[in-house]
Amino acid sequence: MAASVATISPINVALPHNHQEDVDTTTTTILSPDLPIDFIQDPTVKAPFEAIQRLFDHLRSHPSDVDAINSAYPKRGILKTAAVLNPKSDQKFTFDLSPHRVDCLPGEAQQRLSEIITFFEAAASAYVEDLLSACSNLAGPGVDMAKAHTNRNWNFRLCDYATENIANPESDNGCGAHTDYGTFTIIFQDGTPGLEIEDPSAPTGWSLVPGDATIVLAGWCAAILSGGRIRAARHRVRRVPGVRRLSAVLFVAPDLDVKLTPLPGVKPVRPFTERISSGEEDVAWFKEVMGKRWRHREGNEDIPEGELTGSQDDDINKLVWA
Ligand SMILES: O=C(O)CCC(=O)C(=O)O
Ligand SMILES: [Fe+2]
Repeated sequence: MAASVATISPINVALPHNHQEDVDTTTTTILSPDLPIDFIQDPTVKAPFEAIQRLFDHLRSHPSDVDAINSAYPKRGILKTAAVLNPKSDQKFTFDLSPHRVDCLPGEAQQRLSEIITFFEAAASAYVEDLLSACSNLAGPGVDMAKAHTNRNWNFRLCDYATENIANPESDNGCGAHTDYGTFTIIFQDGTPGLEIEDPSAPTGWSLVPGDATIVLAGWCAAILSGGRIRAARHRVRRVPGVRRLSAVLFVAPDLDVKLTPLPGVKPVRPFTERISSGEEDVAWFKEVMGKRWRHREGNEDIPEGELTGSQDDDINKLVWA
């Protein structure tokens, strides 16, 4: 089968709300206010949603298998189920893997997950290099994003916006508004809409992505490494009570020891705080700062009242932009 080519338009919002009926749902978009990019989508890379649904259903009824999988990564676990008890957190379950965590899993679990792991590896092989080179072009002449991405600092996430076994089944909060920490995120959806991208020109401020589109969103590290030339995309997922939605998400981030400052050759278009422009912090530090807030929103970590000053994005905006 021939790969379909989607031209990416140089817009801040992936899918304008008033043009949704015209949108080719095979289009994959990276958000940037600057240069357009062409992105070749590989039609053979399809998220195995039947296997993903079977996995979540199996884990729901086999707590001992959950324990076995979570004990392979005891630091934070792999299946996150805060939504069972917490009505205020995101009402979803997530299953978080990475190349490292896959290696830690017992053989039986690796076997059970093989179709899913194969899919993520195929998606990474098909897309990561090309998207990094698109990001390099967006960041300016002579800039090499690939040099900052040599260690497969990737995360493989499955989301189940389930209808059962959650504390607040009537909630529309699937995933609160946030911006991903890394360079870019590729989101594969099971056909069910719910993902929205911030769009100041839309009446609600949010633009709904068609449920069968595969989409690429830039994260904070892309914004910083590109000197603000790539705009990170704030997004959220709204649940429809009674409707289940599944997604598979590939997060690509720079190597943990990369300095969190514009890459060599980048001419920033926006001033950064001293902390960022001096290059004193690295990606590992940022992942820790972001991760704490992220886990709080998802209900997996408490933050003492006094430490909560604003939303996840407000805090990071203050940290990054002068
Ligand atoms: O489920 C989705 O479509 C998006 C999930 C997401 O944004 C995230 O986990 O960071
Ligand atoms: Fe996200």
